[in-house]
Amino acid sequence: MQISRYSAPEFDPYGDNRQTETDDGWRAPVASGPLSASLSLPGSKSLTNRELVLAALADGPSTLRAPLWSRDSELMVEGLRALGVGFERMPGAGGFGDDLRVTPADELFGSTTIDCGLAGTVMRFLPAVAALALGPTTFDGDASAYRRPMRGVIEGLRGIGVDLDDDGRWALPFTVHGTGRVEGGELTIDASASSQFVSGLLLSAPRFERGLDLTHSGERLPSLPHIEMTIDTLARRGVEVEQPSVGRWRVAPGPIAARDVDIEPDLSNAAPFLVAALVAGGSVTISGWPGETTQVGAQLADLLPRFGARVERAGDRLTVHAAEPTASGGRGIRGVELDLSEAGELVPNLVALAAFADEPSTITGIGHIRHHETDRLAALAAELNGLGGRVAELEDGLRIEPAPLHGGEWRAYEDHRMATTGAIVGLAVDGVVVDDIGSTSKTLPQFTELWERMLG
Ligand SMILES: O=C(O)C1=C[C@@H](OP(=O)(O)O)[C@@H](O)[C@H](O)C1
Ligand SMILES: C=C(OP(=O)(O)O)C(=O)O
Repeated sequence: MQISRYSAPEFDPYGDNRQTETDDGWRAPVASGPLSASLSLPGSKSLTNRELVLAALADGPSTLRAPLWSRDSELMVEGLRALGVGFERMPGAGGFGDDLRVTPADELFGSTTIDCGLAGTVMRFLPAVAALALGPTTFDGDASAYRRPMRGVIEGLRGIGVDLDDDGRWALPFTVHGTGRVEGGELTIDASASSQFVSGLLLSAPRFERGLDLTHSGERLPSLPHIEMTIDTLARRGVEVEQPSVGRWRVAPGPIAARDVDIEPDLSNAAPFLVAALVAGGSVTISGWPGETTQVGAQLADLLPRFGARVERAGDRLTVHAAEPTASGGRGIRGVELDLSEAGELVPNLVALAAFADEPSTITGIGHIRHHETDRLAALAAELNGLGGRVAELEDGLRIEPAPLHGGEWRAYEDHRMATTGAIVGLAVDGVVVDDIGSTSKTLPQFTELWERMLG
């Protein structure tokens, strides 16, 4: 089988963001009036990285059309390529870069090191693939990735017969000693820290000798829509995943079908733009919004009206209009009581919105986002309070009270969603300087360019 070496000479991990960032940070532009913007967005991180893994394990070549090109998807491609998978860029019809042809390896080979960066999907999805490879694969990543929970992956793989060396750390870096085969079978893990523990095992499970009968044992299971997405992407490739009860999944051993697939735009990355309509006034339209999707970002269409927005659908266009202004000319953003356990990745941007509400908000069910790219509860409270906000950390959430904000430094903590949250605050508060807007390259290298286009 011809394996074409993946190369990305034109890939710039900082995208357009680098052009606008100076050593002093990125001064977030203030909106000079109501918005009237229409934008399309690059591909979904969660769909791209699932389809990359499934295409790599499939029974023939697959093409991903309009995939995401960003640091997280680049790391996934590089990790799979290190195991022997072939990648070829093909001219794409979409506006955000090439399509990608993926050719599975005849045999996967370890004896390599995979850089996970700060990508949860890479560090949680690829160890099971490496277990199917012959030879040792070491997983490493950014220094801050060492803090991200990995126990469900490490304990899970050991539980189905994989030899894994983590020096007792339950964290990166660690080495998977792949033998080219995984026994599979019955397994119980605690996935309360991350749904990605479940998704990572399910994605490779059809290639295990006995498939997988996986039970989640913990108190809560965050980000359920992401597990549904995993099941859906498997089903579209001919793999059936049974759910005999809540928190249990059964995957039969068998082939994963090769398939060409269109990647939907990233609806979670639509959040900062849609939220902007409420903060700056006016409206923002995102085109290419799928009619049906497993992406959790689709919940924005129901969540934003809770804050007072009016949401309109016309074909594949979703428009968010600002709330009705108050009699005194305020933004009219309402306070909310929300459990966002399903939609943790939307929290930072929605907290910025809550900071501009006329009433207090409480967002709960999100203790697990302390283990995302950074401790997002602590980071959101620290950055908003640093600008005069009144945000209190709860054990599993945040309480946000109205307070006038002033300009100042906004730290991103290497977290793309903290960076976009700073940009939202800066729309309405002069002098907000995001220290590391380049962190948006994790999933949206074009962020600053799109943000400026939105502002007109
Ligand atoms: O599987 C996925 O693609 C994701 C699952 C979620 O992770 P957690 O369950 O760790 O929150 C989500 O927050 C993350 O952005 C992407
Ligand atoms: C939590 C996130 O990322 P990751 O896939 O690295 O977990 C996120 O994108 O909000």
